[in-house]
Amino acid sequence: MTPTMIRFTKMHGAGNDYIYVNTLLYNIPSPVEAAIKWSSRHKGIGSDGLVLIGRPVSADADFSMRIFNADGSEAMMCGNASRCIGKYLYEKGMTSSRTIRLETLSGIKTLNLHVCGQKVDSVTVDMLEPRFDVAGQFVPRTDAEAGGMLEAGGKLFKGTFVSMGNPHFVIFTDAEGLADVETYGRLLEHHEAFPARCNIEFAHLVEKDTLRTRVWERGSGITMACGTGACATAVAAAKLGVAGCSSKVVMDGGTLEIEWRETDNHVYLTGGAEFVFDGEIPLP
Ligand SMILES: N[C@H](CCC[C@H](N)C(=O)O)C(=O)O
Repeated sequence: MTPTMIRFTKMHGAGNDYIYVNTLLYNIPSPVEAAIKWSSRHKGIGSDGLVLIGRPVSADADFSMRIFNADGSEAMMCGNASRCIGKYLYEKGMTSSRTIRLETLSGIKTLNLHVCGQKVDSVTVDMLEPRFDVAGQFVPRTDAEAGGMLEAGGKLFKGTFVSMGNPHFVIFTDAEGLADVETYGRLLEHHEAFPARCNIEFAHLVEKDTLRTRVWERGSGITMACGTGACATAVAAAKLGVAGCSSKVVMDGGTLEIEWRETDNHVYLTGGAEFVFDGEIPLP
């Protein structure tokens, strides 16, 4: 039997690269299996995961997004992919609106496209409110852990838990300490205080309102950038007085701009999005 061929688009936001499939045209019966197989950088397309663009359930949304990490686990939200979806929908003619309401597992996020000519130059995503206590995401077992002190690999880490729909643990360190992401990221991802695992950021203040962050993503490992991770870093920095409510977050693959707006308590993420290539691949 001839395998069903799926047309996909490879895109990245600050180097956080995903495979995008328009499920208005293609049905993916097992997105978990597809994410694992297609994300492989040696036996597949190669990516940080799989993003499905679809029709929303809610009448208050225009499109929907589902995101699967490279290990097949599904995440509640993806900031970099949200911007890429905005560019995808506008430049592929699926919408002519510069404001898109995107349904996600963590609510409807509004995208504002910054268009130059016929191209989307950058996108601002209303990431909604940060949360510091989400049931099932951070469950400290001791007072120390409740205070953000977690032990991993024989080392103690002081961090701040921030949920942007998906869970993040932000550890402020110095420039040398960023490398701890390679040694301790996986251990902290699987720490018992995170029943649903966690995305881990190691960050430090470079200059006023400029933060350098490296991220270990739940289900994908070290990525070049993480949009929700950049938001979590900026919110934690503002909460701790390390930075103000608007900051730049410099990640391995690029810089994202974050504003934690006092008027509505929403976090706004601004950054670019790039096409890499279109292709087709058989369903697994
Ligand atoms: N890279 C994404 C986050 C993916 C989060 C995923 N790793 C998880 O929460 O399981 C971003 O740009 O926000």
